[in-house]
Amino acid sequence: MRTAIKICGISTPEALDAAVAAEADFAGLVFFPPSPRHVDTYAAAALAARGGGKIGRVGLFVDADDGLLRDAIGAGRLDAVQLHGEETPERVAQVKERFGLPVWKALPIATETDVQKAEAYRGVADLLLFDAKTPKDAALPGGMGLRFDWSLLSGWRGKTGWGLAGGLSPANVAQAIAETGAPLVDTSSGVECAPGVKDVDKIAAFCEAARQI
Ligand SMILES: O=C(O)c1ccccc1NCC(=O)[C@H](O)[C@H](O)COP(=O)(O)O
Repeated sequence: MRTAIKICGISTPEALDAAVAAEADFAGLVFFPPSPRHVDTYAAAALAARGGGKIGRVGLFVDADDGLLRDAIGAGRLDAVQLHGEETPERVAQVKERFGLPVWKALPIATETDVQKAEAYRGVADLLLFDAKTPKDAALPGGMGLRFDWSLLSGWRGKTGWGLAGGLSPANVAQAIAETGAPLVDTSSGVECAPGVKDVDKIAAFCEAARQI
């Protein structure tokens, strides 16, 4: 089974071109100003025009209101919305209904209890993205290069509609897929040379490694 790949935090034409050339399935556009990968609607529109139908575009939001969602979805011509804040299952359903796009829900994982919380979103979110939980005082709720114990996801092997994120890199993504059977893998800082600065060679290496399996 081919593992889908999302390269998150794409903010430049060069990074987008590298993700397309490496045959990544999704480019993540971060609409969250505190992030070093933040894009505004103008940048998103330019990236959408460049990427066209060559790569899926996932807009990433943290507890966003409908106005931001509307503007970003339109400008970025988004194919999916990733909610990476404290959005409830009801908010996920509301976003799906109001905007008519697939909604991915990121779930912060550190313990088995965190994994069990995914049940509330099953059948509501189109994809559950299991990501490393960041410390309460962390600058960002994601994109911090932190990983979690992948064995916590042992009950998800063989299931669909989920993805693995958190600290994935060209060096460990093949092992992550082998250990978890993740249908999708997602990376941001693991393919950067500095916070928010994508490394085109690391993007290529990540996608090659993820396709080894
Ligand atoms: O990437 C960000 O800057 C970001 C900011 C705020 C919330 C989420 C963010 N990223 C979400 C992602 O989907 C990342 O790819 C995921 O957290 C994994 O990041 P990393 O551990 O750096 O690979």
